[in-house]
Amino acid sequence: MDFQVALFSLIPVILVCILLFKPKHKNVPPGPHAWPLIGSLPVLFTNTEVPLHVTLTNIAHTHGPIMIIWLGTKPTVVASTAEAAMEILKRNDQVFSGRHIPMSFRLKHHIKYSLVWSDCTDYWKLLRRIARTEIFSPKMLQAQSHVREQKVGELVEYLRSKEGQAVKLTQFVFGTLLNMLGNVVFSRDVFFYSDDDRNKDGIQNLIREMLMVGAEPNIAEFYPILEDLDLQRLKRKCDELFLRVMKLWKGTVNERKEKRNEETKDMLDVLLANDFNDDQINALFLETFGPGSETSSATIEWVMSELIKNPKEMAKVRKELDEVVGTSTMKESHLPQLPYLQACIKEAMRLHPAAPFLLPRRGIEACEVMGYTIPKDCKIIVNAYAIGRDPNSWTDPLTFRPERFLESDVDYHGSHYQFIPFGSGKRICIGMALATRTIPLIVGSLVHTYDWGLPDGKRPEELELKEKLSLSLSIDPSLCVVPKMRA
Ligand code: HEM
Repeated sequence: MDFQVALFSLIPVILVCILLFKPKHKNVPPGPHAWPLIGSLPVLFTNTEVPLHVTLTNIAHTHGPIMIIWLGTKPTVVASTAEAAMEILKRNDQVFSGRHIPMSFRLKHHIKYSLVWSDCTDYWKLLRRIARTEIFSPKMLQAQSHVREQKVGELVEYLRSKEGQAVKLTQFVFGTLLNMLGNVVFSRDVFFYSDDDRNKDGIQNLIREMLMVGAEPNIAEFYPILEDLDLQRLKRKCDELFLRVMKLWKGTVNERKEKRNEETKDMLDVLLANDFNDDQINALFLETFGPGSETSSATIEWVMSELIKNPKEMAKVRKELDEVVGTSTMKESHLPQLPYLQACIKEAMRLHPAAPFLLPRRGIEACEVMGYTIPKDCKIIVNAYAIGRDPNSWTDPLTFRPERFLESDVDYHGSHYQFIPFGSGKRICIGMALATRTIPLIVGSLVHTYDWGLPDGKRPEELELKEKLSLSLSIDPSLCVVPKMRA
């Protein structure tokens, strides 16, 4: 049953309840009119042409930096300025350290061992510590850099066979990222560069499908009483996909249990050394492949699109690469010498954050924010998209101007609240150090090796950058480009 049919079938119930229900919280932030039981759903979903992140940004212009929106019977608080983000992520980080778990992802065997969706329990602290000190430690990242460089080399090489043809870049970039993650996780590739159907039942398709199912609006989000009915079968679909994806690495995990590596080489070694069981290992693998691939792939697509649309900036990146990398192959060790490339990536993340609402938090108790009461268990969204385009924080906010990041020390590490693509505070992205190595390595290698044209002789200024919000913020339709080896 799709979302509209599910909503339609509930109309009689909604009408009966409409006269009986009124939101009962006092001194909550302002927000759009909330009808009994349906809340502000009509305001958000009447115009399906406008994506949700844009609608919320527009509504905030009327209701202010912190507003409450009733989605059916559930309140959601939205923070839309740098100051409001700081209130949530810094001053009240502890109170808002809970996560709102999307209904479709509430899978019993996954949630119990989840890092992404759990509250800040002792188990979550253990996972964060292992991730910080072992899996994504500077030493481990450094030791694996040659593998990532090799994976980018394979992408660049494969694109040679596509010279002069129109390619959907993200398909291959997503595969490259999965191979990088596959090597972080269990020292194995999981994607094949080929035009046949070898990837059909592979991780790429299963993860993408799972993320798409998770991103579909679920009626039970608005009426939690319906959770167990799973009217749209979204939870069941996610569960099936999870079981299928786990089978893909079961053999590798079993083999490694039988014959351990002498030295710690990857995440699987670390987890086995810490006596993790199969359910714990499965949950963490999924949470590396899922958030790690989609967000980085969307970001690379945005950077490439902005550079193709802005040839002057593309020329500057290329000049910098020519001076630093010259005729050799780009390496991660070149990154500190490539400030303009890094500034372009930040600028694309400012305008098009892959996670425009970060990952929704949850208030674990009631709290005062900017003079208003935020009820306990309220879902909290920080609108990083609105914040990145706020004229009070940015001059000429809608223009792609990477120089702004060379002229200031604003960075994405979570202490400059006008720019928080990786979030901030206790729950800041755990994969940031990996993402900030892989993204510039891939973009730099693509720009250094190829000229990028558009199909059918389209000119750069004709490239339309239309946004689509599913689980991440992506381009619709996805970027189609024609690579040509640089002379
Ligand atoms: C451009 C790339 C990426 C972006 C934009 C991104 C963004 C985010 C954001 C906004 C959050 C929530 C932060 C908060 O609540 O304050 C997050 C959390 C997380 N990210 Fe990323 N991420 C990226 C790459 C990665 C990678 C490469 C990995 C792993 C390999 C990863 C794993 C995670 C995990 C496990 C969490 C949950 C942390 C927790 O809840 O304690 N991410 N990410």
